[in-house]
Amino acid sequence: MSTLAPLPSGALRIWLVGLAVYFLAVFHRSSLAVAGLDASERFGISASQLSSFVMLQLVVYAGMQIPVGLLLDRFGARRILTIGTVVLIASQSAFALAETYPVALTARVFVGLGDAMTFVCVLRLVNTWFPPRRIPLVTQLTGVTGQLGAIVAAVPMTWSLNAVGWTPTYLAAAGLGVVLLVLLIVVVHDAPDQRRVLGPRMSWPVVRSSLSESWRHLGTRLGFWTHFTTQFSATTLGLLWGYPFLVRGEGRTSAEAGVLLTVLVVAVMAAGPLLALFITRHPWHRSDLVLSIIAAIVAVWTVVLAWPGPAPLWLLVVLVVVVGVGGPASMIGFDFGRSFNPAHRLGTATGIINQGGFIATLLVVIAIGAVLDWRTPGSGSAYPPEAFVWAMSVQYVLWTLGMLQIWRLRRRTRAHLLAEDPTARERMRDLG
Ligand SMILES: N[C@@H](Cc1c[nH]cn1)C(=O)NCC(=O)O
Repeated sequence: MSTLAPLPSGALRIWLVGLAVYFLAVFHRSSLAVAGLDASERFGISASQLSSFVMLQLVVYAGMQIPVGLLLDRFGARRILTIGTVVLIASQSAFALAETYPVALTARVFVGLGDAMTFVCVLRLVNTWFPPRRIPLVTQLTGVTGQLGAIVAAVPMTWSLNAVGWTPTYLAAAGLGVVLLVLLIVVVHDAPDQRRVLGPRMSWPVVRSSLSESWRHLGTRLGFWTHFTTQFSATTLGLLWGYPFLVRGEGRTSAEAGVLLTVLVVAVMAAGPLLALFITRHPWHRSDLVLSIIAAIVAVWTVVLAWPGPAPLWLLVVLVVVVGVGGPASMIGFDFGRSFNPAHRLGTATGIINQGGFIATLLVVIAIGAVLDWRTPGSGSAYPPEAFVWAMSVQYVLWTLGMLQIWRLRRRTRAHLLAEDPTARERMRDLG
């Protein structure tokens, strides 16, 4: 059995600062979830204008992943994380002071931009500062802590909005970033022996070759499709459609829907470390685990959607737990990227992979809305339960596409590894 390599001095400190910045980014990302009514009143906007805040933020986040990955490979995590934090502070302050819908919408675009710069940088710090055997666990703990940012946003934001109102609440949230910015500048170094690590200068040929080389790696594509297929069901429920589906589609009370969505988050957090343990011990079987988790998600959704009438509570609990496991399963995508890409291109690869789940979520969120409108008589939002069966079924299209791609790419990856080294399977097990 191999022993764990010691951590370079400062690794834990640097990770904790990066983690705090990512936590804050998710806090900002989710801070509107409990402020919907206040936002509607302040800007005089409708429900669909309100949801465009979420959509736009997602579009910017997903769209920025590749540019941010390229910038990360060029300028290093320390610089990009610092710029991301400054953008978050400035945009949340602008959001705090905004009095019209267009100004608020522009501010949220920049919140999405700052947010897009944090996660991939923290993963780069993890990959640089931690020995390979610890990376899966630290990566999962990073993802799980981010999810905590979403929950933690709810209580203080609700209290503060009621107690002191919109502008002081959002200004205080922006102020938290200033403390982290100072810590970031003082503590974070790109690598154990270097404060800053710079990659090759950016030019079109360099960018083109970095992107095409990254995409050519089977591990990047396997990572992209893993991220794409595993996380969208949980994110779609958590972000927008979980509550209406459980209340209108399954006839649950608001309180029951709230508890079920909390169980989903608990499942996300509990599963992360367990999945990390498995993939550290059995790296060859990472794709088996991914495919099994997707198959379980598809199976439980099928039982729920086929159930005559509303599904019983126990079945909905099983649904949110299994769907929740898909969140941390998406992090295995980054592990594929790390295993098969050289360090100097890891930022680009991570950016490509991280787009997957967010593109899938956007497609599903939009498609569910469209199908609900199509299957609902009249023009209101009194969606009947049958409309939800149709709407939630759009997920099968993405699951099928994703599973086929993962199946195909993992066969090619395994064949490639075994052709390079017939003992690859045993060697990986020993590394684990
Ligand atoms: N897959 C998510 C994170 C996650 C971890 N556990 C459950 N979800 C992800 O890709 N996050 C990126 C981000 O910026 O939050």
